[in-house]
Amino acid sequence: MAPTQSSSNSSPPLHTFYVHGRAVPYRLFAAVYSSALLLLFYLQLCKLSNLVNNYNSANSFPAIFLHLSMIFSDFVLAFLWATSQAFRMRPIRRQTFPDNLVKMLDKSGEYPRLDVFICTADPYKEPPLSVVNTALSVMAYEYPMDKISVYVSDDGGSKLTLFAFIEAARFARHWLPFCREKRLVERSPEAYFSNNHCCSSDDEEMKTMYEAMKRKVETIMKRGEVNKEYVTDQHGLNKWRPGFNHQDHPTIIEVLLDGSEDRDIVGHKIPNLVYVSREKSKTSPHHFKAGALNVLTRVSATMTNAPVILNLDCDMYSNDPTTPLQALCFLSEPVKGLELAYVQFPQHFYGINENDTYGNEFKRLCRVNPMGMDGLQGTSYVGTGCFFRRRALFGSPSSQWAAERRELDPEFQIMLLIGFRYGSLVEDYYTGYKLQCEGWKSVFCDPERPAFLGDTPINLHDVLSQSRRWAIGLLEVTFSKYCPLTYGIKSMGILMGLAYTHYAFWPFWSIPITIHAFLTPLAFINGVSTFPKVTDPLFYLYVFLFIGAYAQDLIDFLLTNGTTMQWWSDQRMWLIRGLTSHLFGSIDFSLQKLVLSTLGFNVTNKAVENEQSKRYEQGAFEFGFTSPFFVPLTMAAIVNLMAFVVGVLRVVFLPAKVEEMFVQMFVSGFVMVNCWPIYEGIALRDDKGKMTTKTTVSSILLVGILYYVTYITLRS
Ligand SMILES: O=c1ccn([C@@H]2O[C@H](COP(=O)(O)OP(=O)(O)O[C@H]3O[C@H](CO)[C@@H](O)[C@H](O)[C@H]3O)[C@@H](O)[C@H]2O)c(=O)[nH]1
Ligand SMILES: [Mn+2]
Repeated sequence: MAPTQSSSNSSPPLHTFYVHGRAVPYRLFAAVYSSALLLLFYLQLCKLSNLVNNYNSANSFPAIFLHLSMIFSDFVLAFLWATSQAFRMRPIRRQTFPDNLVKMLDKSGEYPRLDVFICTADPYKEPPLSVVNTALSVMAYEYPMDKISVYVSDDGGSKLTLFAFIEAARFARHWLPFCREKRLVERSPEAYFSNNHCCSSDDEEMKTMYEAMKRKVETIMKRGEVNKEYVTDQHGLNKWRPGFNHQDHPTIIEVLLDGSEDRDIVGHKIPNLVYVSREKSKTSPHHFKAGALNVLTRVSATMTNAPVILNLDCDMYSNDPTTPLQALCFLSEPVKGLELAYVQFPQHFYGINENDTYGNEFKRLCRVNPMGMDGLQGTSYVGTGCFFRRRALFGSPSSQWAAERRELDPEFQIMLLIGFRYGSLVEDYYTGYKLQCEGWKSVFCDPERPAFLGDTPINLHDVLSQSRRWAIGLLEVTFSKYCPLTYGIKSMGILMGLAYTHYAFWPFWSIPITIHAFLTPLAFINGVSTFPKVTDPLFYLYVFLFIGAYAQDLIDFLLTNGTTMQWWSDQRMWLIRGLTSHLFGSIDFSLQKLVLSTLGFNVTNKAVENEQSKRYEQGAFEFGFTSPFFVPLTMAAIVNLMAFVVGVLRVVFLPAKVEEMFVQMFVSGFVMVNCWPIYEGIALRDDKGKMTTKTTVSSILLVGILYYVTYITLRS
């Protein structure tokens, strides 16, 4: 399709977009698939009424219950499929023209100020050296130095982090001119030096300097304490008095580089660098990352008050120095851009193994779906790599009052519930959602070269804990008065509402997945088959629905530079999450509601053990310690193996008809192929990452109990 120019006036365009060619076939397919779903429910209901009308000992209550479970599971799948269609109706792709922007800005001389917020929360899970690298990479942006300010929020309240930043401030005076003179593309020193750019003597010299800083920081990390001689009155290291801990301490704000006075080693201007550790007290909630971001919003308003804010997780370093210009192609658009709240760049991760064992790339979440939302009212906010218009944090696009005055008043922010929204552990999703409900638009900017690269957990337990936290956060929104299914559709229209609904109901995947991993195979073992026979018309419908959904998912994946093996891992992780994170997250959420407690934000671990990362490189699953997540996985592997074996035995030894067994044996076989790493982990591996005996034994016992329960209920 021909690109659509979005700037209508005569000045050269700053950006364009085109609608993906796949939109039309996707819409047609959606129509066919919906008809098939309607037919499915019609046939299912006929079957149900048949069962009820012929209620007798063979068609007793358990059979009806099983059939109802099947219908319910199909309903959840159909619902999630229907909501996901919002992403497929109008996917678009954008392009920016930063050169045109530079010409425009050079003429006017008005580069807007940029405040960068970087959040960190725990020096041991988030090594300060990596936070420092993130900060250095953005301080070195290809942008007027005096317009950039970097604010670091330390929720860990750690002297070690402040110390690392004091060192970073010193190093920045050398690093920034070095990047500029050499026109580097990689401006995180760690990334630059680990990619072996070492040939010239300048490189050598800079590397030595970087290594020295690194050693110094790592030494104090190992000691867990800053050496006495470093604790001078300068830079606030002496503010850590006895009794100071990360849950209870006064505010610390340290200006480590002051752009109005400080200069780099060649006398050039340098960005502001500010360390902030907000006040904490055990008695008042601090609202995790959203709280931290709101503190930075207020602190920066009093210091620099830039109209554009970039926020970054501590591990998301810049991989392209021209990123602010790309974002400004949208944000500085003279006429149309005003209701634009944010420009979201996708999350890209480094260090993912060849087949992406744990589906860490989140291709659907990070790349495919955002293109779809971008073609509607704009993509959701994902917490990092996002350029905000500051104004958007202070009310709807149509509200008139001057944000600059009143934003200084913290009470005012709380009163209007504005800024980064509280009340969900996925503050990013919730904030973007609320902004879009107010009428704000957003843009998804996905340049060829990833703008940011971040860290991702490479240990199965960490991966699942992270999505369990997301599941809880999403349910907090689903079961609030702002549920996207009602409030969202009302505020944004059907398609945007459905897109947000799809995420809100993400944990609901666990329902069909759990039913098919446990209930149907256990019923089958006990002689009750819930799936249609091969001769039943329902069978052909299931085949179409299954292949249709899987094939379209695969196509989306391949069209976004994925490989078939990566897609396979991704669908496996979808099953695994269904049985673990979503299930546990839903239980946690329900308990939280019942006992009125609140759940914490368990920060994702970014420090990795060597041996573990070797196993990850080789693509082996990490089961090596006792985690409750591994129990349902192992149980599903055992139950489906049992069902499959029982099916084979029946076909061989009993006059059982294959056509009656086929679907269940296929489903169990499919689960087993997905469970291969689990069988390996139980029986075939000998390294530290294998399944623990405790997990295996408790899973076997629990399967025994489950079998006994279903035996009693189904055979009676
Ligand atoms: O009390 C807290 C907890 C976390 N963080 C910071 O929040 C960021 C994200 O935390 P992380 O543990 O890395 O969570 P992830 O699940 O990996 O992060 C994803 O999910 C989060 C919640 O949806 C989003 O905020 C993130 O941007 C998104 O990358 C990190 O920089 C943390 O330092 C804080 O500042 N204060
Ligand atoms: Mn993270």
